[in-house]
Amino acid sequence: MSYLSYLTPTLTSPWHTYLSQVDRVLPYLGPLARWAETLKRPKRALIVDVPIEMDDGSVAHFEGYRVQHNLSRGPGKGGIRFHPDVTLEEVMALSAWMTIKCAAVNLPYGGAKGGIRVDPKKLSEKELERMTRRYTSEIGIIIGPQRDIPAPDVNTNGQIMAWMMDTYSMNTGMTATGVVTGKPLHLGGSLGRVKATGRGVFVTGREAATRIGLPLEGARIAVQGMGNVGGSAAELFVQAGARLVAVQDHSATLVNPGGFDLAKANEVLRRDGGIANYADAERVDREAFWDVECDILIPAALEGQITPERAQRIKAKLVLEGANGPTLPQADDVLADRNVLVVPDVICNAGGVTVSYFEWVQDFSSFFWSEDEINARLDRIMVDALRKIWDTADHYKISLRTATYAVACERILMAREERGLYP
Ligand SMILES: NC(=O)C1=CN([C@@H]2O[C@H](COP(=O)(O)OP(=O)(O)OC[C@H]3O[C@@H](n4cnc5c(N)ncnc54)[C@H](O)[C@@H]3O)[C@@H](O)[C@H]2O)C=CC1
Ligand SMILES: O=C(O)CCC(=O)C(=O)O
Repeated sequence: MSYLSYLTPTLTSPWHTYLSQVDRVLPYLGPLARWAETLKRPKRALIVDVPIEMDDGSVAHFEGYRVQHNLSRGPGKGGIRFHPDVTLEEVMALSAWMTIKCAAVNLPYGGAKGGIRVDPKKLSEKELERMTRRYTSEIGIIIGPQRDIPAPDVNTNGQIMAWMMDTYSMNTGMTATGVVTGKPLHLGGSLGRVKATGRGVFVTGREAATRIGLPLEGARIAVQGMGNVGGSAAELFVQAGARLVAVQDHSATLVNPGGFDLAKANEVLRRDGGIANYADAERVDREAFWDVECDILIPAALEGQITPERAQRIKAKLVLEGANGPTLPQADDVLADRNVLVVPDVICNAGGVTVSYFEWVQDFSSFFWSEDEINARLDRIMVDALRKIWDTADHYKISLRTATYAVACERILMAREERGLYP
């Protein structure tokens, strides 16, 4: 495996995980495999310095990134993450997974991602706004409604998107609602976007469960990360009759085989920003999360969580990757050997970007759809995409992950070939 000179990825790093996933699909790409190198390097990576005045008058510098991995099929698309562990290498992997994901659901986008290395919980609201605005100005040279469209990811939300949209609009002298998605409703946001990623996890999970004969009624689910993605997915599974038996977030790991009361859990999450003070569950050691008796496991937090060792202990029959890159390649093999079905991130969590696409289309047409219409379209796109991926997996006898890459990479590399090598 060849690495770019500016990176030194380890075997467990997200970029290494992504490269391994690409290598696994190459035998199924036929002559298109000759373009594979284009998938193994980002088209463009911008590192920006984000200096801001703190509330006490001092100046702090933060490191920000925007990476456009591939633009063969359309403008870049992908979220913005604010987290103390963000690195260029992580953002590269996240942007590459966006390329695969957008193509897997056939959206007319390439892949991009951005982030700032910061703990936003340590900033005041005003500091957060100043940082977001300065970052937007710095990456403003490569983003735009037809160039690259950011959206929320870990620790970013509608308010951050509103500041980004406003800053970009001020800098360009026009109201550019289409420059970001995941905006508040009265700024050109879309109904259904907040819960769309979790809804996509639910829809793909429902389809996969049906295929393996696992009834959702009474199914025990364990969720890591009760934020935008994990929280919405848990809600839909509970509505479908499943029982939430374990939750892990940054603050605690809680288990209740009888099932969590979701309304009470959400109240604690809203109040504290973490699950730790939810009373009606046993607090266990963080590592014990991977031993919990459950039928469906939903990692919906960060990358690299399912290691080969943890994969040996997982009790679930079905793993739904709400997070990006939660499973290491060797852990994929362990799960496959143990007959645990994994619905991979690049299709499982594609509901968010799909409704982002709806938002972008609605912004351009200035005509907004009903929530029922959005949810129905989302359901259809996810079901159709998963069906094609499943057929591909059956045809080649490969995992759903490699099958998703096969479907997506064919589309990406066909576009690459048709556009030609020279601009
Ligand atoms: N927001 C979106 O639309 C999409 C998000 N994703 C992915 O889903 C994952 C979660 O994103 P969001 O829900 O948006 O973020 P969020 O910021 O809303 O929630 C993150 C959750 O992860 C938990 N968490 C953080 N560190 C943890 C740790 N060390 N152990 C256990 N839990 C931890 C937090 O407590 C929180 O509950 C990320 O991998 C993200 O890239 C994927 C597709 C779209
Ligand atoms: O909604 C979007 O545009 C991107 C969401 C995202 O960052 C992701 O799917 O990982």
